Amino acid sequence: MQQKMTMKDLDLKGKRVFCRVDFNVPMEEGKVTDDTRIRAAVPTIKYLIEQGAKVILASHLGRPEGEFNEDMRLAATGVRLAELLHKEVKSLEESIGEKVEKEISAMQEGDIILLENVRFNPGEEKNDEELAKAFAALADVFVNDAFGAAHRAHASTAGIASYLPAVSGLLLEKELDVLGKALSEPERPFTAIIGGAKVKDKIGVIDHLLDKVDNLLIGGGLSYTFIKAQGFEIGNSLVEEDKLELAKSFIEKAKQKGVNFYLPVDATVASEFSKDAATKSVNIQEIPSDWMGLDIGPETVKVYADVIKNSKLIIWNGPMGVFEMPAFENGTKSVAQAMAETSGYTVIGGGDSAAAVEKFHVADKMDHISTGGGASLEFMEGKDLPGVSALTDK
Ligand SMILES: Nc1ncnc2c1ncn2[C@@H]1O[C@H](COP(=O)(O)OP(=O)(O)O)[C@@H](O)[C@H]1O
Ligand SMILES: O=C(OP(=O)(O)O)[C@H](O)COP(=O)(O)O
Repeated sequence: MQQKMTMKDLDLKGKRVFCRVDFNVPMEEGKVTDDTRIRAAVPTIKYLIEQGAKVILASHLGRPEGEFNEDMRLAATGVRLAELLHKEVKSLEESIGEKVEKEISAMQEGDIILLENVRFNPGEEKNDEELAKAFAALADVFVNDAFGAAHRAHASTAGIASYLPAVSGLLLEKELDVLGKALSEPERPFTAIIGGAKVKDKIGVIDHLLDKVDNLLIGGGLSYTFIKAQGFEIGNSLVEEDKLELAKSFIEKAKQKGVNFYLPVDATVASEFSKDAATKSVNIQEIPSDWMGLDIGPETVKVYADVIKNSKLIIWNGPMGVFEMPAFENGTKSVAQAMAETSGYTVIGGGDSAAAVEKFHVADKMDHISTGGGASLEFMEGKDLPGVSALTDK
């Protein structure tokens, strides 16, 4: 990929910097309940302050669909950021317009302003040119540090980059560095673990990874489409009938490429989709026709843990079972523990897997937890990320 300019390529002293961050964080009753993404942006913000920039932060929160929404205001993230920085963060009620311009013109070096949710503007998600220009008019430099939103071509992630010197922030750089190196020059054995609910969401990733990895471990709801494709009974387990042929073709591709393609050898099955359902562990070829597989079984856990421990690089995306319910958490928990214990380099591809390593208290044992779910998936599919390609070439 073309090298992009970074913050270090510019003199930022006294400059107004429009810094796009991803403060799309979970909130309850007006308070931030998980500040991971805010903490992840702190190094860039501190760097900007140290350089004497005037820091104008912009983010989206939720999907307000171009309209003001009281529940999706960003002020609570500003409060959390101020606590983390021990410094004032001024949250504004708008993201463009005269009031915003006035506040910015009064900024001193090192000051921080947090604009209101950029998605309250109808033009944001349409990557509207006028809105992109209006954002650009607020600043001298654009820094993109919003890896979690880098797969979106929106006015504040991509459009704005046409009108200002546009550079990557430290988080964006780190994410691209870790994920990029993993895919381009992996330490081997290189193992990918793919789980979650739907085959259709992971087609691109599985396809792309089959060109890269030594081992592919499949778990979660999507594994049953593969198991059915091999002719086995899967009862009421999740299945995508229209993906059976595709599943077969992946198994074939793995053979041709010499990739070890692992499917569960047993499952924890349940009489119904409920935390109180009757459960048992069965061989994968013996799922009763009126039961459903909701987790990988203990034998599969042993096999997968062994592969993980013998790998030099492991990328994980998607839970092994319905880990939200204690009866079906063992597969995901055990994989998380094996990831914590391996001496290999461990990368968590955002989303539910990141939530799982938090839940099972092993987040601090991972080498890299991506702040982007959708973004890291698209990156692992080999797709261009608009928030990155829009940045100024070196
Ligand atoms: N065997 C299964 N049957 C049904 N749902 C499952 C199964 N295994 C995992 N899931 C569910 O998959 C969901 C995550 O799927 P998905 O959104 O594809 O993953 P991710 O967010 O990691 O991309 C979780 O909520 C989990 O409960
Ligand atoms: O939370 C996000 O996506 P993710 O859950 O896939 O990581 C990003 O902030 C992007 O949000 P969006 O999917 O509403 O564009």
